[in-house]
Amino acid sequence: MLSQDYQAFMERIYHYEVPTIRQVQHYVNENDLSHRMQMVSRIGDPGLAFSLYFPIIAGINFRSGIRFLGAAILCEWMNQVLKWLLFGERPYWWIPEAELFSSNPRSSLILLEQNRMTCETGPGLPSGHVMINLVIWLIMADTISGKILSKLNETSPIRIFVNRLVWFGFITMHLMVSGSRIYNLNHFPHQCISAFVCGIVVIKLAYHSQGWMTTNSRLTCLIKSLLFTISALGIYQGLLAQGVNPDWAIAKALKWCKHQEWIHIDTTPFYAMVRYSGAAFALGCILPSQKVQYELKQSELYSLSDQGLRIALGILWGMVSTLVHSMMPRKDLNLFYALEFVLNAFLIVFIAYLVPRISDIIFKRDHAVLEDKKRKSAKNKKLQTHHLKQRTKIDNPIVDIHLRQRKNL
Ligand SMILES: O=P(O)(O)OC[C@H]1O[C@@H](O)[C@H](O)[C@@H](O)[C@@H]1O
Repeated sequence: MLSQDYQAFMERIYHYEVPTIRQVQHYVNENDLSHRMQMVSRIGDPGLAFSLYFPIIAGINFRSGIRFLGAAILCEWMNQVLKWLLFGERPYWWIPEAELFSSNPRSSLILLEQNRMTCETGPGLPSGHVMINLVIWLIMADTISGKILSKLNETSPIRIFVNRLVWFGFITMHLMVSGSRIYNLNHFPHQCISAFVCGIVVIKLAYHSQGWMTTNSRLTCLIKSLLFTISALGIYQGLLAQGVNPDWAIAKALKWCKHQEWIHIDTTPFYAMVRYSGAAFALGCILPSQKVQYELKQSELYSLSDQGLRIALGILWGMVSTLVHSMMPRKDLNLFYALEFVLNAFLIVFIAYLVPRISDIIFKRDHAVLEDKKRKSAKNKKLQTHHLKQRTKIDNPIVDIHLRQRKNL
């Protein structure tokens, strides 16, 4: 299915980038930074976007949280679909296989230093870690700076300092994740650069444009959320129909990974699909609800202790969810995927729907009462206007003018 030209072009790029990978490995090992680099990949795991970073962002600002969730789902979908379509190799299997080193096997041995984070089982283009971390840290920086800076004077030195610090954090994190993925032999540099571009596209489509959050029909919302899964499955089946095995990279991982226990089923693109499908389904179910729509409008108003509670509850459930994931039976793959779908869907329902309700109870806030008050005051206004109109009809032209002014307001 792959054209010869495309393959030859990619091979040239891989050859060209090998020395860069060698340099990165050399630099990290010289400076004894190996553990830190592996840690960065762990902190930037795409799964944490849902179980750790989503509760944090939603706790600080509910609206940003939902925008982030939409962006994370789109990001994961785009990454997984591109991986199936672009057939990117990973350095840890491509380098030992490449002709470049076949006449000189020692070169690959010198270069290849695998670690626990190396043995990813999906294709390499584009990098999922780089894409999702761009989304996570850009939205985190935007939410935190927006929250803190909105309270400070525009010329305040603290404002300038916080602003720079937050954006410096974002750039540093981005560079570290890319460096870590190259060091672990997960990616060639161009796979990290293209992931950066894809991440920006995701931010534009799902974070900057917010039209997708206003919805009136639950059915439309559910259908939209299921489109992610249906399109991904369609591509998977399409590839199979063309005689291409979308899981070709698993065989490479099994062949070239140094230790078989470093290979995990939850690194496959198929697993990523189950994870974001569960999240998308849950978002489709709860987005049109009265509570979520209310929270989307009210999110700026909550106190610090309320935000703290929301973050703590969300992270706690994220940890429970991660624990359940680690204990999930993996022998029957269909059962495993079905259970993971439910687990990930419930995680989102808990954070975006139940946590705000729990906080309402703890802080003795009844949003139904608030809504009711709003509705009653709107009704009262309508009644008053009606009475005034009646009186105007009888004898008072001044009230008529007043009424017209009120309408214009
Ligand atoms: O493309 P990358 O950077 O190797 O990351 C993608 C994968 O990283 C894994 O560790 C995740 O568990 C997968 O779900 C994800 O698809």
